[in-house]
Amino acid sequence: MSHYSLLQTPTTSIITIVNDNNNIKHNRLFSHTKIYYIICSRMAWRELGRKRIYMNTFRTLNTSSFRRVVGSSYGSTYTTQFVYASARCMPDLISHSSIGVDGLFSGTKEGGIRCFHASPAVWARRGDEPFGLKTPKKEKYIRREGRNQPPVEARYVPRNVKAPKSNSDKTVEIFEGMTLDELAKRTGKSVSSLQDILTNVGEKLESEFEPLSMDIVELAAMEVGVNVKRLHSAEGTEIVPRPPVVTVMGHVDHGKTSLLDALRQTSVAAREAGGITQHLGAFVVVMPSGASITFLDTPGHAAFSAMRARGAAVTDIVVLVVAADDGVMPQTLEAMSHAKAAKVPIIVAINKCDKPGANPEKVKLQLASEGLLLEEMGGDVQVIEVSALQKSGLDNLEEALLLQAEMMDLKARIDGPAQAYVVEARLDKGRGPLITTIVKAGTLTCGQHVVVGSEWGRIRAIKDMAGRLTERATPAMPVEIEGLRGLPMSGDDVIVVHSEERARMLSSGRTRKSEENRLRRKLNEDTPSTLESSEEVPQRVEMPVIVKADVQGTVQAVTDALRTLNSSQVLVNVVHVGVGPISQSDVDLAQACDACIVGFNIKSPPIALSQAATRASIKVILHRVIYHLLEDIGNLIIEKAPGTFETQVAGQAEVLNIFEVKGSKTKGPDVKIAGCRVVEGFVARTGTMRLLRSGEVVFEGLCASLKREKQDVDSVKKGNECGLVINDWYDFKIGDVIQCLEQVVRKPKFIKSESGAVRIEC
Ligand SMILES: Nc1nc2c(ncn2[C@@H]2O[C@H](COP(=O)(O)OP(=O)(O)OP(=O)(O)O)[C@@H](O)[C@H]2O)c(=O)[nH]1
Repeated sequence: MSHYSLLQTPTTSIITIVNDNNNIKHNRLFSHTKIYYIICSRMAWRELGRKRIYMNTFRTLNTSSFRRVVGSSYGSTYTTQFVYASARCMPDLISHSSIGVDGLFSGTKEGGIRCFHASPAVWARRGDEPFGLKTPKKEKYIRREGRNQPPVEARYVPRNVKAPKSNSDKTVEIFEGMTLDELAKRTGKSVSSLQDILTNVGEKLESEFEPLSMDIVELAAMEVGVNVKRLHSAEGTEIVPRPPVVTVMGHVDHGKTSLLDALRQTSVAAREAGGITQHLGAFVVVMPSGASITFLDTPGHAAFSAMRARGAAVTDIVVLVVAADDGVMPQTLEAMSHAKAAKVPIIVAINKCDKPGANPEKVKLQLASEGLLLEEMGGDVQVIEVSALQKSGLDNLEEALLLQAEMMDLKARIDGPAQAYVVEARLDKGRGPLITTIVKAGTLTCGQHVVVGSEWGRIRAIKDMAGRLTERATPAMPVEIEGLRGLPMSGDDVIVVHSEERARMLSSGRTRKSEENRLRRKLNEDTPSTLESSEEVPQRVEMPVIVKADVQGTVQAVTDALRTLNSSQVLVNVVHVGVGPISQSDVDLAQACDACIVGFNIKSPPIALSQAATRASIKVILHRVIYHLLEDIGNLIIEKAPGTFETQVAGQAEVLNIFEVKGSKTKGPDVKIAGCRVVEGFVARTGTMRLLRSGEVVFEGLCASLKREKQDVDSVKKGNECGLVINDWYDFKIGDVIQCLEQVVRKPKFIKSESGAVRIEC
C-alpha cells in the first residue's frame, strides 16, 4: 500500500497512511496542520518508532501547534482495523479522546479505508474521501476510556478545557502475580488490547485471571504508555533479618570520610584483603556477635538524593556527623532535612571529641533546638560521641546502629527473584560495565538475565567486597556485578528476568518510555499542561519549597509568609530552610522532592549550579522584596492548582423550524432536526445542549450534529442559523430555547488586600 494523504482541512487534520515499508519523510504538510493522524499497521508503526522518524518529523515542527497524533492500529499490513490513540509512541501529544472524535476508520483488503464514524469536520470533507463511507457500526468500536467518561464519540470536549491527559504521566502500581484483568482496571485499557500486546510479545494466556510475572506486566503497561511502580512483596518462604544499610552525612570537614575510613578498617573484608584498595561504593562491617552493617561509602547528600530521586530507597539509617568543636552548621541542617524528607531515622555521631575545643553538650543543645529529639532528652535519636582520628567510640556507634536496626525490625526475603539497586556504576576497560549493587530482597545469582534501569545483560561474575568471586548475593550484601551491555546509573533497579529475549524487550521498553517521558517533560515546558475534563472536586496538591535566606530571621519570615498562601487546592510544604546561598545539596534535595527553591536576599547561585537546576527542571526564585516573591510563588501555586470545573452557558439558540429525516435500514432511525437561530454567544458541536420550554428545562443531552447550510460545523455564532440534532431527543417545538453548555476550569486567584496582605482564593 502506498502512501495516502486522505484528508486535509486547513489547519485541522491530516490523515496519513503508511505501510510497513513506508515512512513519513515527505511531510512538509505537517507544518500547516494542527492535528494529524498517522494510520498504519503495528509493524509499520514499530518501524517508524525504531527509525525515530516521528522524532525527526517533530523536530522540524513547532510541536506546540499539535493537538494529537494517532499512532498505530492493530491489524495486518493491509487491514487497518481501527485507529486509536497510540499511547505507545507520542503519548504527550495524544489526547486519548482521538478515537471517534474525528473518525474511526477501517481498512479494506484493497488497501483502502472506510470511515465508520466521523466528526463533522470529516463528514464535511467526505467528497475528498476516496474510499466511500460505509454504514456506521459505531457501537462495535466505541469504547469507554475511563469509568467516568462518556462514550468517546459523545465525549464533551469543552472550550477552554484542554484535552484529557495522555496515559504517559499516569503511574500504576504493579506486582508479581498480577492478572491482566487487574492491569486493565488500573491502566483503564481493555483486556483485549492488553491481550493483543502480550500475544505480540509471544505470551499466550489461558485467561485474563492468570497470574503474570512482574516483567510481563511491566512490558504490557509500558506498551499502553503508563509508568509503572513495582511493588515488591515482603512475602516469601524464607524471611530473615537483614543488616541495615547506612549512609553517612554531615557538614563539610566534620569528618565523614575519616569516619567511613575508620569504620572500613574495622571491616572483616578489609582485614582479610589487607585493606580494600578498590572503591566499591559500599562495605560491610561485621561485629563480634556476627551481626553486620552495610555502609554506603559515598558520603554526602548528593548520592543519597540521587538515589532517592530515582526511587531507590536503599538507606535504612543516616549517620549525621557533627564536629564537636564546630557544632551544627548549614549542611548539618541540610542533611537533617534530607533524612527527614526520606523518612529515614538519624543517629548522631559527634565527631572530633578528641579535640581540645570539643563541646559535645553544646552540640546536643544545638541539635535539640533544631528539632532533633535526642534520646537523652526524652526523644528517640541516639547520640554517640566518637573520634574518627583516634578510632574511639566506633563500637558504640556500631552498636547504636544495630539497636536502631533491631527496632526497625529489618527483614528480607532471601528466596525468590532479587530486588536490588545500583550503588555505583563504572566502566572497566577489560571487564566492561561494572556495577556495585545492594540486594534489598531475594538472591542474585550468577548466570541470571537482568535488566538494570534501561540496560540489560547476563550476570557473568559476582564479586564480594573483598574481590572474591561468589555465586550469589543476598540482602544488604554489596557486590560487584559483571556482564551488563551498557552502563546504568546509581539508583537504577536490578530486575531478574527469565530469558535474554525478555531482558532485551524490557530494556527497550524502558528506554522508549524514558525517552517519551523526557520528551513529554520538554513539551510540557513548551505547552501549557492539559487538564482532564471532569466534574470531580479537585484534590489538594502539595507544592514542596526550599527556603534559603541571608539570616535566620528572614528565613523564618519568608517561611511564615509562604504559609499564608496555603489554600484548599495547594499546600505549600516547606521541606527545608537554610541560611546562606543556594548549594548543590539544595538542588539535589529539590530534585528528590520535586521542590522549587526560594532565595531571599541572597546572591544568585553560580552559573554551573543554575544550569544544574535548569537541567533538573527546578524552579529557582530569587527576590529581595517579599511581595514580589509572594506574587511569583502565588503564580506558581495557581499554575499548579487543579482548579474547579464549572459549567456555564456558552450560548443560546431559538428553535424556528423542525425538520424530520426519515430513517431506513441503512440510514438508521428517524431524526428530528431543530432549525435554529443563535441569539446569544455560540453553540458548539462538542457542547451539551439544554432544552428549555417556557423557561423550564425539559432535556439535556449531547449534540449529535450541528450543521450550517448542510455543512457540518464545529460551532455557530450569534446571528447565524443552524441545524441541530440532540442525542435521544425527538420532540422539538417551535419556540424552544436551546442552551449550549460548556465546561470551564476556574483557577484560584492571587488576592492582595488593601492592607497589603496576600492570599489565594479558590
Ligand atoms: N582531631 C580530629 N580530627 C579529625 C577527626 N575526624 C576527621 N578529622 C580531620 O578533619 C578534617 C576533615 O575530615 P574529613 O574526613 O575529610 O571530613 P569530611 O566531612 O569527609 O569532609 P568533606 O569530604 O570535605 O565534606 C581532616 O583534616 C581530618 O583529619 C577526629 O575525630 N578528630
